[in-house]
Amino acid sequence: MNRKTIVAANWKMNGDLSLVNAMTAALNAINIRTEQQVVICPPAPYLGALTQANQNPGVAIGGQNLSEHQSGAYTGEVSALMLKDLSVQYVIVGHSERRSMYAESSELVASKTKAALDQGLTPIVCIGESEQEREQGDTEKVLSEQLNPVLATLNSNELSGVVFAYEPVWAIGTGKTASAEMAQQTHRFIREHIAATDTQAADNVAILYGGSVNAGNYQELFAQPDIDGGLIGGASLKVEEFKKICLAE
Ligand SMILES: O=C[C@H](O)COP(=O)(O)O
Repeated sequence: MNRKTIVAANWKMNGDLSLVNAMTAALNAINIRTEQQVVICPPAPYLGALTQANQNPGVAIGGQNLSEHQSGAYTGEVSALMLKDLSVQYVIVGHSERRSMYAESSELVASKTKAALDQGLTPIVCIGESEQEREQGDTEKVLSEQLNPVLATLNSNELSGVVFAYEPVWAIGTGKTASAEMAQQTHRFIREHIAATDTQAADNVAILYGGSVNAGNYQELFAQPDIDGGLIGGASLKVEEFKKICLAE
């Protein structure tokens, strides 16, 4: 199976219109290799401006979150239908910041994943253990518990269309990256866990690594057989650095 390398930018609650303009100006001017897909996930208010300014066919736009509901009295929420309406193609689901700060359970993450797929969006489903969980030897148990509701909710076809992002919480925004070997080992475990439910889907799904990825370490990480790209926070706000990663320079 030849999986594409996905370079996904998660701006989190950062950036402004001038970053939208600077990033699109830089990315519109480059060729993204066909085996690579770039995704930019800005804060929701900038999705429209970004989809309009983006002219690079190798660059897709993604949301950072969505509601599990389609429409209605859910103040502050954004639905898959609305993202679709703005030509958004991807959406991050269950980022660890949402799990920890907004109490999103793995069951809710599964519902949101299904809501995204139902509208033809590609969900980027985030999973990852805390430092304490890793130290206690609970990494695989935690990852399985986070994956299981998603695996139980989707059919094989739907599951094949999911992108997973493994983000060890202790590596997010800390400058502490998992070693390429440790990340590969965990990605292998994730793929095997998915394979226990669906071998075909396990082969198809992209599994991204996230946590302090930057222009200096991405090549070694992305070269691992089960790492299919990255979900990048801090380094995705720096135009020149992010461009380097997109160009695989
Ligand atoms: O979604 C992105 C991750 O949380 C990684 O963030 P970071 O690259 O700033 O560590």
